[in-house]
Amino acid sequence: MSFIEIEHLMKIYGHSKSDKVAVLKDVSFTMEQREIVGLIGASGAGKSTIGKILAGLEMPNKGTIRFDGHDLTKMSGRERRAFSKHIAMIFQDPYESLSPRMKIRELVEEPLIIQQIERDKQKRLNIVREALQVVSLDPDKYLERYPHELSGGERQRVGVARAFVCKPKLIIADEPTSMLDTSLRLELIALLKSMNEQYGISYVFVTHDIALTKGFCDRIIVLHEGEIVDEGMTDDVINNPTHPFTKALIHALLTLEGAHE
Ligand SMILES: Nc1ncnc2c1ncn2[C@@H]1O[C@H](COP(=O)(O)OP(=O)(O)OP(=O)(O)O)[C@@H](O)[C@H]1O
Repeated sequence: MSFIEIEHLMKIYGHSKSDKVAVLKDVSFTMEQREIVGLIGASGAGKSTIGKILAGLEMPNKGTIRFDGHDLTKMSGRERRAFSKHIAMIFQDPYESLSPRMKIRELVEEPLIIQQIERDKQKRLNIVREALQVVSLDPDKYLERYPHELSGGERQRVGVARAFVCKPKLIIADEPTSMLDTSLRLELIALLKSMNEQYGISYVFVTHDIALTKGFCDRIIVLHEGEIVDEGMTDDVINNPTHPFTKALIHALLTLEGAHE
């Protein structure tokens, strides 16, 4: 049994017959513990939808997701919410994903309160401090600040601390680096990698940035119009793409990256 087993996932958006679209058609893949899997594909291929379903933000129309032996699709809403402490999400935009009215202390504490992980206030604060230390933000300096008093890179680290604070087994990182410049991107990837090595956290890494998958993702899954068209070890997929769609996608993404340099 694999750590995560996704079988025949289907997601349809829209209500009436005319606007119904199957954005995931029949997606199946597995992941092992500690594994980092990159999801690549053109815009609209369904990458974020897979992430949202795994994080419990969307429900699939069909299919099963077994996570550490538990079938997420058979859980009641209450069970699923309680289980969500094991799966966290890091969002694309460090400016939009943090409430401007909350201090960093409150932002990192919030998931602990929602998940009822620690009732004792002082112990909760200690967990918050530890999470900030893990993301290399000095708690004494940052706890009482507001998001607007932080740089983009620091805000994204707060987003990572929020994801980490409940000690999840899996983090869905949906284009977490796309708003950062190159050196900050590399720093963020190094941070995520160190959390993987130290705490065994697995990642589903949704990205358009092929260069970042090298040295970070163990494996890559290529999505096209809601279906997996290719998958393999990162270097094999990137250096020797065999599937015609993967070839075209990698060529297009590398050209795009080149244009942004
Ligand atoms: N809530 C929604 N209601 C209706 N359609 C949606 C909704 N969310 C996503 N879609 C559609 O589903 C398709 C897949 O979207 P998704 O965000 O998963 O793609 P993606 O591969 O992550 O794209 P991108 O790289 O642009 O972020 C798109 O065509 C999108 O317009």
